[in-house]
Amino acid sequence: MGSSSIPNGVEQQKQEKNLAKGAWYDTVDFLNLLLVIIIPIAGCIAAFWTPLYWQTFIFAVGYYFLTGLGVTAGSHRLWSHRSYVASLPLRVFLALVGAGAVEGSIRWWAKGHRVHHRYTDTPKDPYSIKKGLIFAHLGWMILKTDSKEKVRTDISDLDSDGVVVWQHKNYLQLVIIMAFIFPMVIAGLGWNDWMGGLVYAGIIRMFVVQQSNSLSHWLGDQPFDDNHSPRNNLITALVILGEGWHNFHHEFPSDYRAGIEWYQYDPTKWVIWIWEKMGLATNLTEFRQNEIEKGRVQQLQKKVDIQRSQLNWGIPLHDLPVIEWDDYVEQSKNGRQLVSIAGIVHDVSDFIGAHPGGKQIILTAVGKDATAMFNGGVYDHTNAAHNLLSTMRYAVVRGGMEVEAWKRPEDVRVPTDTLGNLIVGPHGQETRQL
Ligand code: HEM
Ligand SMILES: [Fe+2]
Ligand SMILES: [Fe+2]
Repeated sequence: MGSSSIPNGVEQQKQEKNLAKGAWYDTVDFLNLLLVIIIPIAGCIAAFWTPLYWQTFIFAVGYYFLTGLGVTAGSHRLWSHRSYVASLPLRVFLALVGAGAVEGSIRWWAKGHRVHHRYTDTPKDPYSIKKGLIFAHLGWMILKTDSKEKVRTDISDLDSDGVVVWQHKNYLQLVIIMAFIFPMVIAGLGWNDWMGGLVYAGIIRMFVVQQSNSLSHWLGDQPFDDNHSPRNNLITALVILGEGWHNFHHEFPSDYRAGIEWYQYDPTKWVIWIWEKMGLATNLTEFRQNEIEKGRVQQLQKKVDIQRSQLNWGIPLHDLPVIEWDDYVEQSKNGRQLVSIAGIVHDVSDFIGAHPGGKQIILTAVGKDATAMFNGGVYDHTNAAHNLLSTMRYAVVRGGMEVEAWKRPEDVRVPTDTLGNLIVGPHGQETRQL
């Protein structure tokens, strides 16, 4: 919701002064309060004694889509993000139905929205979710912004678009015509339902369109990036014509799509695509699939890394004491059940009785180099066995696996550390080479 005039310096000073005084009524934007709260409440009350005709219902739903598109395909994807180029007739159409949405002039909306993308989740974000869901949903429209938190953003391209400037200058008149008078006249002349046209296709339809912003930073998952609040969610997408695929959108804002999968509900994208086929829109921008998949894979990796870090992968090799081979043999003779595999000594005392291959078979390996036996010489252990083994680490043998001549089976499983790197022997060589 925006004031129809561009605030000049004097006005701004006045605003600052008022805010400094701190009177509650000075911080409230009364025009917006009227358009976002008071008129909708009045409309809901009026609905109690206004019969709803099916023609009016269908028209209201259709007009909801059109005015919603004014914001999603117009103020948002076209003017805020330049995700496609629209011909003059299309821009005029979007400016008109956009006024009917009553979410502020294109100029005002796009300016705030560019600030929102730039300062997402910070105090400068005009609808920051960090200030709470109610603020992000409604409060930001009704409360005047502290001018200290106002920020600069480049909107020179908007100021050189005649349609944007015209809509901004005549915004309040256009709102009254497009949001209220036009639907009333259509329903009135069409099927003689003047009151229903105003209440349902006008006010209540407007109210539904206005309930748009906040959930997209609050509800849903984050397949591309979780450093900030934007989220992907079907419910939000359903309410605001596909804008709910918001995690994608903040990563790739100049993409004309928000839902990139065929099954993701994004009517705004479908309509822009149809406009292109009709010759009304050109230069539809799409980010390369390679870049999109990179984000998706990195986010998956991040989740896997977190899960991974919660598991015990054994003492890292560089934290293990280094012992001589003879020392290892000696300790094994003196009762400790130690088994050397791939240059690493493992204490199997607590496990030996539970070994699925039997106790005796491990005893034959105690005090020896069991690398070959463990890796296929006797039995080619599973991945699970390798993992279990790493939790029994005891020491690293100096000189690693050069100490005993052994034959590596061709299919030896290459031990890796917690980061998936090849385990490096005491001399710094990869065990793979030994
Ligand atoms: C030193 C630490 C050892 C650990 C932590 C260990 C762990 C395991 C585990 C978890 C299994 C069952 C899963 C699988 O089949 O991979 C298993 C099976 C087996 N292990 Fe070991 N093992 C060790 C040493 C050895 C040694 C040194 C030998 C032979 C000299 C050996 C011979 C076998 C055999 C033959 C089986 C198969 C049992 C069956 O399926 O009937 N293991 N071991
Ligand atoms: Fe956002
Ligand atoms: Fe955006």
